[in-house]
Amino acid sequence: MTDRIPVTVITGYLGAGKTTLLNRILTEQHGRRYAVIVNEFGEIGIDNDLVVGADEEIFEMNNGCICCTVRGDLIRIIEGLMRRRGKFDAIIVETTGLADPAPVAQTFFVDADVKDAARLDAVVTLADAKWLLDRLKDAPEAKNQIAFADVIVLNKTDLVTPEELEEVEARIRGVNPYARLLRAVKADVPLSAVLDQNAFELDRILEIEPNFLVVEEHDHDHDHGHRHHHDHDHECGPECGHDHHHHDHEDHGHEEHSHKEHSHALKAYHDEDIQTVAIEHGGEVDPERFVPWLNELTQRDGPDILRCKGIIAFTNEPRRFVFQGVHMILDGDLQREWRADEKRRSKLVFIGRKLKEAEIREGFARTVA
Ligand SMILES: Nc1nc2c(ncn2[C@@H]2O[C@H](COP(=O)(O)OP(=O)(O)OP(=O)(O)O)[C@@H](O)[C@H]2O)c(=O)[nH]1
Repeated sequence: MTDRIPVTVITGYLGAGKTTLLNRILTEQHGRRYAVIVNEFGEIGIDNDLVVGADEEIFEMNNGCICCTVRGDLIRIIEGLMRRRGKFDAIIVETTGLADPAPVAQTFFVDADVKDAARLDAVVTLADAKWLLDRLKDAPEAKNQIAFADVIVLNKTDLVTPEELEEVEARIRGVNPYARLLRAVKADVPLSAVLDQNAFELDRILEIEPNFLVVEEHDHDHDHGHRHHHDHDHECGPECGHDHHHHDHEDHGHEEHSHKEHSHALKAYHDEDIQTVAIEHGGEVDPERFVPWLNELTQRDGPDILRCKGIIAFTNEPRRFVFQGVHMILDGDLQREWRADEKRRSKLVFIGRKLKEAEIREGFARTVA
C-alpha cells in the first residue's frame, strides 16, 4: 500500500495564493518529480515561460515536474498519468477556488485502478489572512475548505496586524483544531511541511489540545464567538496526561508556534456550523466490529462528514491501523508497527456539519474489545 503515489490536493478560496504555492513547487529544485494537475478555471498563473510544450494537456517543467491542465475529465487525466508511472513520485492537484474540494479528493478513491495506484496524502488549504474572516461568514465553500484541510497555509500575513492574525488563527481553529497551521507570505512555506505529509500528519492527530477551545466566558457577538484568556498550563496538574510539548520545531521554519509562545491571551471560538468529534481510547479495538461500524457510519452520514481520520490499536495486531476519509469515501490500511516506547492508543477525529456526537461516541464504544 505504501508504494501508492501520494496525492496532494491544494485548495483555498479565490485569490488565497494557490497558484503562488504551486509556482513555488514547480520552480523549486526539490529533487522530487511531481505531476501537477491544474484546472483551467480562474487565473492560472503558471508562467508560460516555464512550460515546455504548453499546448499539450500534459507537459513537463524544467525541474522535472509533469504538469497537466484539467480540460476534460479528471479521471481521464489521471489514467493518462498512470500510463506514465515511474516518471513522477507524487501528484498535486490544484482545485478551483470556488469548488468543494471533496469531489476532487474523492476521484482518487472511486476509480478502482486509480485507487490502487494513488493515495490521498493531504489536503492543503490556502487561506487569505486578510479576507478569510469575511469569507467564513459569507462563503460556505471557504469554510469547507478549512474544515477539510490537513495543512492550512495562512497566507498574506503581510497584509494584517498581529492582532488580526491572532483573530483569524483563532477562527480557523474554531473550524478545524487539528490541521497543521502555517503562517506565510507569498506562500513561503517549507515544501516539506506541505508535501509528503502522510505519516506526519496522521501521527499528529489530537496533538493540538482540543482543550484550548474550552469555553470560560461568553461574549455575545453575533456569531457567538467564545473567547477566554487562557493560560495553557493552568488546568492541568501533575497527573495530567496531556503532552504539553507539541511544538514540532524540526525543520519547519513556519511551524505554528505554541499557544504559549505567541499568545498569552488566546482566543477560542467554536464554529457554529462545523463540529469536531475527537475520540481517544487507551484499550484495544475489535477490528471485526470497528471496520463495519466505520463503514456504516460514513455511508450513512458521509454527506455531513467532511473529513475523518484515525489511528487504531486493533487487538492482537502489532501494526497500527490508519484510516482517513472524505465524506463517504474511506481509505485505511495497516501501517507500521507500534513502537515499544509508544502507547497503543486509538485516536479518531471527525470534522463535519450536524455531526451526531453522542451516536458516534456510542458507536465507537461498542467496537472496543
Ligand atoms: N500581499 C500579498 N500578496 C500575495 C501573497 N501571496 C499571493 N499574493 C498575491 O495575491 C494574488 C492572488 O494569488 P494567487 O496565487 O493567484 O491566488 P489563487 O488562490 O491561485 O487565486 P485563484 O486562482 O483566483 O483562485 C496574486 O496577485 C499574488 O501575487 C502574499 O502573501 N501577500
